[in-house]
Amino acid sequence: MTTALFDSVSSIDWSNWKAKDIATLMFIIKDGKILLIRKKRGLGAGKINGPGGKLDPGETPEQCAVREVQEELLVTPENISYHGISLFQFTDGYSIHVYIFSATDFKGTPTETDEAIPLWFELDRIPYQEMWEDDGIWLPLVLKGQRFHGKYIFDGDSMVDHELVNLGPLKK
Ligand SMILES: Nc1nc2c([nH]c(=O)n2[C@H]2C[C@H](O)[C@@H](COP(=O)(O)OP(=O)(O)OP(=O)(O)O)O2)c(=O)[nH]1
Repeated sequence: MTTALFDSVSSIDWSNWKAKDIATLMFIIKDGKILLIRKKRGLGAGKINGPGGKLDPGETPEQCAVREVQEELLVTPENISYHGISLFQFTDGYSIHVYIFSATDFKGTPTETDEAIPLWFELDRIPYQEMWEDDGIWLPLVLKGQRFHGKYIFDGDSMVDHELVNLGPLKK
């Protein structure tokens, strides 16, 4: 029996890599502030993150991203942009492929739910120390309106390796 070793981005054959889960993240950025959540359950519970979650069958990534914000914060994001993907391989074998979006507007009032507490942050006060370790690498690109493609190896909560490609400004 062979055991897969996930110790670096370059040790993985990404062309044949398929994630166990597909998920989304949505960052609403308005009036110089970003809407984040304190996540109450699921992967990354306790951390601060953007709203998001796993794709339901038949959904596009953008539909999923909108639905997850509606479910977690009772608001609907508007004027949405697609930034790219982050591929996460965990050393225990779990993997997740995440599509990342931002929005410049929303309808409704951010409201606490069973899944999340809404939190607004000034753009220069994002609490990276309470977020996933990789977020400090790519969230600045979301704020700058850039597209990107990232690959990350995680051992539990610790990032072991990463590779991030900046693909330039958003396509309008
Ligand atoms: N910012 C950030 N988000 C991440 C990282 N890794 C990772 O899976 N996520 C996000 C992607 C998803 O939005 C979320 C994981 O999905 P989830 O467990 O919330 O899924 P869900 O809401 O559908 O929950 P459930 O059905 O399992 O209860 O975490 C990361 O390194 N950084």
